[in-house]
Amino acid sequence: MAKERIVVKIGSSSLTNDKGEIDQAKLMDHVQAIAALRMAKHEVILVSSGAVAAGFARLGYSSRPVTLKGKQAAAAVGQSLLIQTYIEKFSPFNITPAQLLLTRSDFSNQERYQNAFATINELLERGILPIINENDTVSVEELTFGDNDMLSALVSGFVHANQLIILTDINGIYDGNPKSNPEAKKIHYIKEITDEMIAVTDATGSKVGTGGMKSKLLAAKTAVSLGVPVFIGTGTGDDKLIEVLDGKGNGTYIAKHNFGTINTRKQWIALHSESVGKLYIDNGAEEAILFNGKSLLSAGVIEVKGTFTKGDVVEVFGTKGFLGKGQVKCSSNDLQLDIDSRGVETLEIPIPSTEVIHRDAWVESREMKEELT
Ligand SMILES: Nc1ncnc2c1ncn2[C@@H]1O[C@H](COP(=O)(O)OP(=O)(O)O)[C@@H](O)[C@H]1O
Ligand SMILES: N[C@@H](CCC(=O)OP(=O)(O)O)C(=O)O
Repeated sequence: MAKERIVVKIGSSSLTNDKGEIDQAKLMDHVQAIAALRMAKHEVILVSSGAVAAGFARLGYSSRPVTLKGKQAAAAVGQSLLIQTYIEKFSPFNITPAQLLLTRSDFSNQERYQNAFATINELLERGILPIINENDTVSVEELTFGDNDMLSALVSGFVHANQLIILTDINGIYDGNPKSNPEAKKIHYIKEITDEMIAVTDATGSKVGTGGMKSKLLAAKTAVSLGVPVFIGTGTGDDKLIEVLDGKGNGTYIAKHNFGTINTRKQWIALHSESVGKLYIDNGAEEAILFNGKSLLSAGVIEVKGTFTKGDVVEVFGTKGFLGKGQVKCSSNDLQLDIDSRGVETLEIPIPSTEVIHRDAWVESREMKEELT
């Protein structure tokens, strides 16, 4: 099999027990399976949950804390215990782990985003195993990734992974929560995750997990839209991850979209950047950027809202509404001057139409394009 880049996400319930401790046997099983993937020459990035679940007992709690400070303190204790255990258990396989703790703001800042990308690539090139978790101790609740399922989806898009494997305590997605509905049936393959599917899926997880199957489906939707196929399930033994790649995994396979891969800059614009302004454009410009593969020129901009400078991201609206997002090459002031100069006959040399958003910095809304087609 050719060398592939695999992101493996392991949930809290698959690493810890209900008492707030690391389950050494469960963790060892994953370590052996990851080592087998590496032996088969695959590149692996591990997104590991479990910091809160591994730390609360040592912190003196009898169950998973519910307060923010309790969870953050438990994560501070548990994260170091987790990494210490990974270092010990990977050592006989000559695998060196590297810890990366990320926050949502590391992704929304373009420079930090690019730095994280470069660091992960450097680690992979040097044969290190990146182990990623959210930096729970400093994350503000409103500004988190939501959960590690979403973090693993964003990471898998970001590193252009060939496969995202989400390991959990259940062997796939069922058409109901099997813990409350014994009649629920397993779904082996999903061609497309629909909104209805997400709406009926339960957000109840295990005692230590976050988000249940709903957060996994939402994450899978993001990953497949970025061109990464997803597996959600379980397994035991050294070969469980190799079996997933061979199509024999114990879980649910979700097909990727066939829109091709989206480069890192466009992923940043689409998923992580904050829009600081709005541009309203005319019919001709709409046609040019949606259907003729052109960049957006100032001549097509009718109205500017908000204050922005070169490099900021803005939302673009056309005749029927939201068309997409792009990174601008000029400030809102310059663009407004350009609009105001139109039709002013006293200007001897008219201001030439300038490029406002280059094609390479433009991400269109697929829904709107389909509607207008
Ligand atoms: N439709 C469903 N199919 C499978 N599991 C489901 C479903 N709905 C809810 N669940 C629950 O989701 C749990 C896994 O979620 P969670 O505990 O958050 O996992 P993790 O800690 O691995 O991220 C399962 O134990 C199961 O009880
Ligand atoms: N960052 C948190 C995990 C959050 C999370 O999404 O947990 P899980 O649902 O078990 O993957 C921690 O390490 O405790």
